[in-house]
Amino acid sequence: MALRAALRKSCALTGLFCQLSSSRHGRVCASPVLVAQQRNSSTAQNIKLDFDQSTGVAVMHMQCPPVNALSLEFLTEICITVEKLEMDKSCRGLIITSSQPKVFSAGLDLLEMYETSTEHRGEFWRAVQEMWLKLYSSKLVTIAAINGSSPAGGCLMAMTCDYRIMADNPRYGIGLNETQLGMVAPFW
Ligand SMILES: CC/C=C\C/C=C\CCCC/C=C/C(=O)SCCNC(=O)CCNC(=O)[C@H](O)C(C)(C)COP(=O)(O)OP(=O)(O)OC[C@H]1O[C@@H](n2cnc3c(N)ncnc32)[C@H](O)[C@@H]1OP(=O)(O)O
Repeated sequence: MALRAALRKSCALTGLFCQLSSSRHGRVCASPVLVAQQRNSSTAQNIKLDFDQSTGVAVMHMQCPPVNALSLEFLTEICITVEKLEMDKSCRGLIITSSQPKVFSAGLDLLEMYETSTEHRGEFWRAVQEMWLKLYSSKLVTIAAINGSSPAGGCLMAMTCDYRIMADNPRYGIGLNETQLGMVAPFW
């Protein structure tokens, strides 16, 4: 399968990322607000958000199995979470990382583009644009803690953060490989 052949990487989490997911932080659940109403999305099931009010730093753990593929629903959840944190005056910074083993994010969900309607694809690509613009323009200090492979849309997500830290493992790959799938990103 082309998508499997594109990048196949594996390894374990570093101490840093284990630290990031420490349960000592108080848990805050993102609830669907603006974007969810527009897109008829449900609750944020694919994100675990830890917000430490004493430091003002939130950690967003992506837990959308198996590989954090960025579907319309997941993109919507990410946007809602960032929006909610931005509305919280005590939040200063956001660390984005993955709860899935070996993968930060496999990029855009290829199934969103396979045999779906033109209308659906339009909505999907608008959500992609909204996600990276929201991160890129966020007033929060954003850090991608890249604890696994991060091809294409995963790389895009990391690029739009202010800082990137990647686990030192030769099996993890990152880059804009989508042209290998015959895909050209649309104009924004
Ligand atoms: C500032 C910015 C301005 C401009 C931006 C410029 C450019 C932006 C470009 C944006 C365009 C982006 C396009 C994309 O993202 S297309 C998607 C590209 N992604 C890939 O090619 C990744 C493909 N996947 C892999 O290489 C591997 O799966 C991965 C992630 C390394 C994990 O490997 P492994 O642990 O071995 O797991 P499997 O391969 O067995 O996969 C498990 C399971 O997941 C399914 N899957 C994997 N990737 C995707 C995906 N992207 N979408 C949907 N599903 C995916 C896979 O099929 C398996 O499913 P199964 O049912 O068979 O178990």
